Amino acid sequence: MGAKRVECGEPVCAVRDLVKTYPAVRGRRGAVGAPAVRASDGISLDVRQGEIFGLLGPNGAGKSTLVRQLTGLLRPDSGSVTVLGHDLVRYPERAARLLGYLGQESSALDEMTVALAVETTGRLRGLPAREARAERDAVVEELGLGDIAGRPLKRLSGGQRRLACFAAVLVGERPLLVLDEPTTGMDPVARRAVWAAVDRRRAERGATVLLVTHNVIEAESVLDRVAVIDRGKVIACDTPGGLKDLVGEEVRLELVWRERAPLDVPEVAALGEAARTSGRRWTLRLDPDRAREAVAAVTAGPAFAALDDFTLATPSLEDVYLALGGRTEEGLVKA
Ligand SMILES: Nc1ncnc2c1ncn2[C@@H]1O[C@H](COP(=O)(O)OP(=O)(O)OP(=O)(O)O)[C@@H](O)[C@H]1O
Repeated sequence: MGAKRVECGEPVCAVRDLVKTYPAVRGRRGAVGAPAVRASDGISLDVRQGEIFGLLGPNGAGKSTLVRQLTGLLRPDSGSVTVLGHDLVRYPERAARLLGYLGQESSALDEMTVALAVETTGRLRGLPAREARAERDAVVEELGLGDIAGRPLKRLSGGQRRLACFAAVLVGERPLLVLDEPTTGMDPVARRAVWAAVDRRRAERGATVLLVTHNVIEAESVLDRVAVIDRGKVIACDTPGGLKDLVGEEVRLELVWRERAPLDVPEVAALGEAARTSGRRWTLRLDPDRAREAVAAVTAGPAFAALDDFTLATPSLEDVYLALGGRTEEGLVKA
């Protein structure tokens, strides 16, 4: 089964009208049941050849459910998934030859050493023994895993284990890499190694990468395009720059009060109505003139005496995400 060669800019992965509902669970013996969840609610998107495409969204938005359908592990109720010309709803078994997938769940390779896990994955992907060993050595070196290569995965820290699983995903050169929160639990050195390896696969081998992430700051620096997912739907899809244009020229003003905000100061009370609050911290999105007025108001008189710190920042992907109705830990954020 040869993977069809795809021209630059053509979709490597095309998703149309994908719907997946997890059935309701009935409560037993007085226990509370769970209602049905429509985790993919009509999702359509295209991932193009050679791009690093991100899926961004809050917990429970439906990102993992989507990628598990893209990787042939979960059958959609309806809709289509095509990877490099192959219909993965009809032929889910083909996914293993087309893509490398790093899921969230712990690996089946846990009993093996890092080196053996990488080599075995290469063999399972059809590499001859000598090539599997050569790729093993190259990827262990590339990701800086040499010191722990002889240790079983189950004896490693969470971040080390994740890096070892990532190493296994890279062997056998799949044209599409699907990575579900690849850097969870990793230290900065390991994170950098992951992003460098992803970038190299794209630049030198034309690989395409689909990446699930919560980490907006990290995402901003590596992604070519982003789909923001919320409650099973794509609520926006664009380049990070294009998404930032959605919030126009607005700037973000963060105010941190010493104890509590002086709501008896009318300017402060007015700002409070537009602010997202988290303890002593207020976050506001304002046009530049309003932001200047607000800074002037809080850095004078009684308001200033109550102020601990403030920062002004240009919009980030996080602001876009919040402006689109993304949720934070404190609940739903008003657009
Ligand atoms: N096996 C399952 N059975 C029933 N409901 C499920 C199952 N897996 C996920 N869900 C529900 O489907 C919705 C989407 O979950 P999913 O794991 O796809 O979200 P996510 O965006 O990947 O979240 P996170 O960022 O926390 O990993 C959630 O409401 C979740 O509770």
